[in-house]
Amino acid sequence: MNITEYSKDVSIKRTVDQGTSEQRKAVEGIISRVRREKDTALAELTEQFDGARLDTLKVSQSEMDAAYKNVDDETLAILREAKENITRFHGRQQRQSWMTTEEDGTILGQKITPLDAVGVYVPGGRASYPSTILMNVLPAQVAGVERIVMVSPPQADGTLNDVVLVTACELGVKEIYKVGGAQAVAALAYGTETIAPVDKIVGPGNIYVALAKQLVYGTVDIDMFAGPSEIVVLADSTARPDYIAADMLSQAEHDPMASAVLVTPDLTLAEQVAKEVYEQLETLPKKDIAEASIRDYGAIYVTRDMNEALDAVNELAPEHLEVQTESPFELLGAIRHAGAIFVGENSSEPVGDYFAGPNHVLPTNGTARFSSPLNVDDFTKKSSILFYSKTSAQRHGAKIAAFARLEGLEAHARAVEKRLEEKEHDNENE
Ligand SMILES: NC(=O)c1ccc[n+]([C@@H]2O[C@H](COP(=O)([O-])OP(=O)(O)OC[C@H]3O[C@@H](n4cnc5c(N)ncnc54)[C@H](O)[C@@H]3O)[C@@H](O)[C@H]2O)c1
Ligand SMILES: N[C@H](CO)Cc1c[nH]c[nH+]1
Ligand SMILES: [Zn+2]
Repeated sequence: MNITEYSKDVSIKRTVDQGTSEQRKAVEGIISRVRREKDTALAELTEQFDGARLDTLKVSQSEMDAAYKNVDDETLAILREAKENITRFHGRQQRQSWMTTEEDGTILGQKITPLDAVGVYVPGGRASYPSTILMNVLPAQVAGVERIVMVSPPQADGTLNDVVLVTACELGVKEIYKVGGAQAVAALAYGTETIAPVDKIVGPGNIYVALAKQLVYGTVDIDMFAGPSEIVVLADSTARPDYIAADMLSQAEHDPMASAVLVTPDLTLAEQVAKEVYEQLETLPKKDIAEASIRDYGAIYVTRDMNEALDAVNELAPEHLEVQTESPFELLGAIRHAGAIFVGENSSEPVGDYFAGPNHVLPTNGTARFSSPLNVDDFTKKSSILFYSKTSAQRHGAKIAAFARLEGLEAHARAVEKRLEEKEHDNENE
């Protein structure tokens, strides 16, 4: 990991993985096969990619009951406390429908409606992610989504991970299917004999899942095209190098293409953090992944001062930003682009991954410049409400008709003027 003097043209190494042409072709093939052969295709593809032969796609109540026997009380208590925190946080994001009435009787408003059905993809290939279930299902529930469908690839013995099942059960998810990859995304978008289609698909996954989500977008909505994890730590001389190194490694262990970056005006701190990172790396179970990430995508940028460090942070627009400085809250106003901002030395990134409450599904690849963490709004849609009273139609009709004629739309103009004719008609009758 190089220590580099920061300059504007040095930036985070972006890792937008759009897949190879072979991967895209494979995903297109899987999607059209699922559209044609439905459940038969799901069974065959699950055997091919996950090595599992399934009797039924849907997880049964007895499988859920069995999973509870393998999960200890301490795990259950942690899951429940995390669930409470995440629900409370997302509860604050809820918006209300509203209407205003003006003095001429015009009523305008906005009606908020939860989506009818949402599919949540829970990755299941190399690891299991119960936290992903909490972060995707709970905001959907807070929004009021009635039908939440979970899909996840089965293990070779045809089961799902016990903690994954128990987490889903704790949230009251009833419809869980043992299918993953592009085939699961296709089933959620187009439906099969067993799986009814949904309106939106959320949740992370590997390149096959991400490409499939891109391809079905339009038939259904999707959350985002999430890239590998990123962390940027903004620190000054008061920060602890061991804390910073530990937090950088917490994201490096996700993926060889994850990126961990330190930005600091303090060269001594930069040197101490580099040393700590390599020391702490030695004892990590996922050392190979973290080492590759630090080697290929890690960086330490030394800036002239804190102002330039803040410019660097905004340029990087990271998924996760930690601020470990003497007065971190004083810097908040100057930070414009970051998915989640972890303030102060005790707010390590995993606090947000699992427990504190905010969502861990965050914009990556610099998209924090224009997008937000997954939130309750992502599971609702808005309808505008318009009511014109007779008075308002008569007061504004001529202006609207004139506007329509500016655009050459005569039928628009006449539709509004019909209401003015009624005015004359009313007058004649008087
Ligand atoms: N951003 C987040 O919040 C977050 C959280 C958890 C996981 N993740 C990411 O999700 C990803 C999970 O990936 P994973 O692979 O472990 O699980 P996954 O469930 O995404 O993918 C497994 C599926 O990929 C499909 N597949 C595998 N090889 C294939 C091939 N050659 N052709 C077609 N399909 C194929 C199979 O259908 C298999 O079931 C990781 O990149 C992880 O970092 C991100
Ligand atoms: N840090 C990941 C998002 O970038 C989310 C996650 C899930 N589990 C642990 N971490
Ligand atoms: Zn993480």
